[in-house]
Amino acid sequence: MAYFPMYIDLEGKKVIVVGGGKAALRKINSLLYFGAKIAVIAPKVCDDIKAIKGINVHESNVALDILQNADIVVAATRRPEINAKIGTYCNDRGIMVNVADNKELSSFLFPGVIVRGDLVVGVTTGGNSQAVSKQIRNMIDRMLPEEYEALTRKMGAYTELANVNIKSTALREEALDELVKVALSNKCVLDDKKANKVLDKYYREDAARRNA
Ligand SMILES: C[C@@]1(CC(=O)O)C2=NC(=C\c3[nH]c(c(CCC(=O)O)c3CC(=O)O)Cc3[nH]c(c(CC(=O)O)c3CCC(=O)O)/C=C3\N/C(=C\2)[C@@H](CCC(=O)O)[C@]3(C)CC(=O)O)/[C@H]1CCC(=O)O
Ligand SMILES: NC(=O)c1ccc[n+]([C@@H]2O[C@H](COP(=O)([O-])OP(=O)(O)OC[C@H]3O[C@@H](n4cnc5c(N)ncnc54)[C@H](O)[C@@H]3O)[C@@H](O)[C@H]2O)c1
Repeated sequence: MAYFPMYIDLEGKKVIVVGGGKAALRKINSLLYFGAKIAVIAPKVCDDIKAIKGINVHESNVALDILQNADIVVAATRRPEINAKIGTYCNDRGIMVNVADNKELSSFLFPGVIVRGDLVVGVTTGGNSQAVSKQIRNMIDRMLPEEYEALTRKMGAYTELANVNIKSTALREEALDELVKVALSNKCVLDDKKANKVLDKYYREDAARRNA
């Protein structure tokens, strides 16, 4: 069965990463970007991880019990049997866990990610091929100019305005779709004057329908 893409607020969530090598490094960077609080535990943690600011590094073996304190656990040691133990421990206790070398024991996978501010696209092949994920990520990355960040933010504000001022759901949807079209016809930049003109048109139409 294909995997469901669920977007999670990681701000302040406690993540324990067991393992301190290449795989751990990539996952740490990914999680850190989205605001997680990270502790890394491994007998030997690589210098690239030690150089990351704002994470806790413990160079020791892991005691499974400590994982109870985590919201999310990543098992990325070189030892498959230890990764599996961590996976099983977490699954038995309902703790979200990614096991770098064991999809079956993972309750979530890491997607390829394209970020434009709050606009986030995640790509997964359900563990079939990270090489395919990487290709698709690169394709989408080229397709999305950085202007989408500002457009997303602006559309957030215009959506709030429309929610207050346009009572008809159908009209509101039409208005917001039109705003996006206006932006796309202008290299993804939404001109506020044009946007307000469009919204005014829909405010009037909405009022007219209510008074009819
Ligand atoms: C998307 C991305 C996110 C991320 O992790 O950053 C990602 N791997 C990335 C990069 C990457 N991965 C690997 C290298 C080689 C260099 C290296 O070893 O470091 C590189 C670097 C590169 O290619 O540039 C090796 C590798 N990866 C996995 C295995 C095991 C296996 O295949 O069985 C092995 C072989 C290990 C071995 O040989 O022993 C497994 C997984 N990798 C996943 C995601 C999940 C499935 C995603 C899906 O199904 O689509 C899954 C199942 C695990 C998970 O969820 O953790 C990121 C995409 C790149 C991008 O977007 O730029
Ligand atoms: N999912 C992915 O994206 C991905 C990518 C590469 C590798 N992998 C898998 O991840 C695992 C790690 O790969 P890597 O390239 O990071 O290896 P690595 O050799 O760079 O790092 C291994 C880490 O495991 C730690 N370790 C070893 N014994 C440990 C123990 N008893 N307890 C805690 N930590 C211990 C080491 O200290 C080291 O920090 C492998 O199983 C590999 O197949 C997954």
